[in-house]
Amino acid sequence: DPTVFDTRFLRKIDNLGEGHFGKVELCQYDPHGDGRGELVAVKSLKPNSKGQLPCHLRREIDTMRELYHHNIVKYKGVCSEEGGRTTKLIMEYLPAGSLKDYLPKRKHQTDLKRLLNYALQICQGMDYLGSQRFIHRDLAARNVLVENESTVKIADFGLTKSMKEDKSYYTVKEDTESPVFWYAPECLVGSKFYPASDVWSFGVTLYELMTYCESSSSPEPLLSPSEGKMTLTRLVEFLIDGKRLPCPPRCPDTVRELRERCFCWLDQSKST
Ligand SMILES: Nc1n[nH]c2ccc(-c3ccc(NS(=O)(=O)c4cccc(Cl)c4)cc3)cc12
Repeated sequence: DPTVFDTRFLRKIDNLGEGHFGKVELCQYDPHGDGRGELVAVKSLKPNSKGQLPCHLRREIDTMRELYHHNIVKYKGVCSEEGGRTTKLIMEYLPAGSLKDYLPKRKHQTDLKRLLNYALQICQGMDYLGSQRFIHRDLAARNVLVENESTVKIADFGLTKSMKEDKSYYTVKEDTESPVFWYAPECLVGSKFYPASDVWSFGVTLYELMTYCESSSSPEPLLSPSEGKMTLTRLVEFLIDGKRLPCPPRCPDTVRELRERCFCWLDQSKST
């Protein structure tokens, strides 16, 4: 079975990223031991991840193995250790990394047309995800990978949820590691996630694209009030008052209008 990877032949090469409970590593899978094995990205739980149960990674694996789209990072398989107690998710490796790694370094070679092409591909990947009744819940530039100058792929399905047949939303019980600055008000207030909640996160990701993911323009500091730390309460008040991320400099009107439509907070309580 080509989707079963033997831990004996996985060799760690570098770190690719980490969350509160998990990490993503660049590894070489070299079953022939000739140093010519393929490079893969491996997601696993951190040893101290008491809060994030293996079932969360299991759910992510079950989600990824159902997804097949040009703009979604490919699932390759799993690697189990210790009699199945620890499982690792094996994915295709994209050397250019995420938009957050790539754009700041390629600002002068990336014109508006290419940024909007990336935005279009994110939409195509998210439209497919929605057609499979999934809500991503962590769409952000750090979770969009660059395959080449004309192709990007959505990654990291660790917070992705599947809507039940008879439901148009998902109510989250545990709100571990929530990326609150990418969340719509209904997610922050009622822990309810709709497909429209991913549209809001796309609006924030579009903002990141238009600012070339420069850390000086990152959504976190900008949404924080000048006085003191932004608390969840202050963020909710800020958004419910109709305040939004500032429009990026030199943002075309068409993108500005698209942004506003993404941040149009449909009061979901009226529509359910
Ligand atoms: N360069 C790559 N090729 N294939 C990949 C698969 C996933 C990733 C990846 C995807 C997402 C992140 N984002 S992240 O913020 O580092 C992250 C958030 C939550 C949980 C984890 Cl373990 C990591 C970091 C790395 C990178 C590559």
